[in-house]
Amino acid sequence: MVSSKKQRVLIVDDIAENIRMLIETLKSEYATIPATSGEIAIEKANTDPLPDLILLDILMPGMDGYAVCAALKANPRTQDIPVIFITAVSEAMDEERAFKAGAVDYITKPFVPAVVKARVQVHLELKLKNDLLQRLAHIDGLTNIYNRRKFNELLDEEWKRTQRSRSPLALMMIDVDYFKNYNDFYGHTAGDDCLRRVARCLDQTLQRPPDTVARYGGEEFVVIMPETNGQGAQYVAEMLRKSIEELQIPHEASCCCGHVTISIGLAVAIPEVQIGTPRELVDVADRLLYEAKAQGRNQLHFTDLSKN
Ligand SMILES: Nc1nc2c(ncn2[C@@H]2O[C@H](COP(=O)(O)OP(=O)(O)OP(=O)(O)O)[C@@H](O)[C@H]2O)c(=O)[nH]1
Repeated sequence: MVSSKKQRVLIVDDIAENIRMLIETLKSEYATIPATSGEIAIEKANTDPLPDLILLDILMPGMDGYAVCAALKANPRTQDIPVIFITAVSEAMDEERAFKAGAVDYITKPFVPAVVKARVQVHLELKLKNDLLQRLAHIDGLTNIYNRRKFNELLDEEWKRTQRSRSPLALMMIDVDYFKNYNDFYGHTAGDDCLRRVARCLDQTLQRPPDTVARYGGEEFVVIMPETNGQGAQYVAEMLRKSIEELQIPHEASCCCGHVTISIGLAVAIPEVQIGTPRELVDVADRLLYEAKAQGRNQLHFTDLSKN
C-alpha cells in the first residue's frame, strides 16, 4: 500500500531553472512539488499528505535554508521529514551547521543528475523503512487501528492542546459485552473477526478527523474527541453504540441481546480545570463503563465535568 503511491519530494530553490532541472531529474520516479521561497516551502511542507523528502536550497532571499529547516524541525508534524540541503560549491558550505540544523545530507551545485537521484533514492528508502517501523509501533496488528501506545501519545498531546485552549476533551472507554461467551460459543477465530468488525465500524462511524479510536487491549476500545462538549460527545457515543447494534453480528451467548453490543463510559472535562491528569480522565470513563456494565450493558454512562 505504502509503496504503490509515488513518494513526494518538495524542491525549494529561489531560482526557477534549478527547480526545473531537479524536477527533470526526479519526475520519472517521484511526485515533485516546487517552492520558490522559504516561506512557501513551510506552507507546502505542512500539507496532507506530507512530503517524504525536502531538497532545500540554503541561500535564498527572505528565509534561508537554515531558518526553514529550523522551522520544520520545530513543528511536530514536519519534524521527521528528511531534509537534504542544496548549496553551490562556490558558497563556503558549513557542513557542520547543516547537520546541526537537522539535515540528513547535502548536495552541491552544479548538479550531477545521477548523484542527485542516487542520494534522493537512499534517503527515500530509509524514509519508507522508518514509516513502516512507526506504523508497526503504533498500529494494532489484529484490528488495524491505533494501539494503546499511540493512544497514550495522542491523549498526552490533546491534553496539552485542550489545556492551552481551555476547551473540553471527551474520552470514551468501550467494551464488547459478554465477549468471553462469544469466544466460548463461536471460537477464538470468530472472536478475532468480530473484534475486527467492531473496530472498523467504530473507526468509520467517527466523522471528525481529530476524533480517534484505538484498541485499548483485549475487547476494549477507547475514543478521544478533542474540543468536544458534553452534548456533542454524548451524541457521538450514542451513534457508536447504535452503529454496533446495527451490524447485527449474531451473539447467541449474550445475556442481554441476540447480537453483539457494546457498553460505553464517557467522561468530558477541561484538562487541569476539572481533572488533573490524563490518567484520571481514563479512570473516570472506566468507572462509568463499569456502571454501564452493571446496569445491564448495551448502554452509555456519561458525565460532563466541564459543566460544573
Ligand atoms: N478472540 C479474541 N478474544 C479476545 C482477544 N482479547 C481478549 N479476548 C477475550 O475477551 C474476553 C473478555 O472477557 P471478560 O473480560 O470476562 O468480559 P466479557 O465476557 O466481555 O463480559 P462483560 O465485559 O462483563 O460484558 C476474554 O475471554 C478474552 O480472552 C482477542 O484478541 N481475540
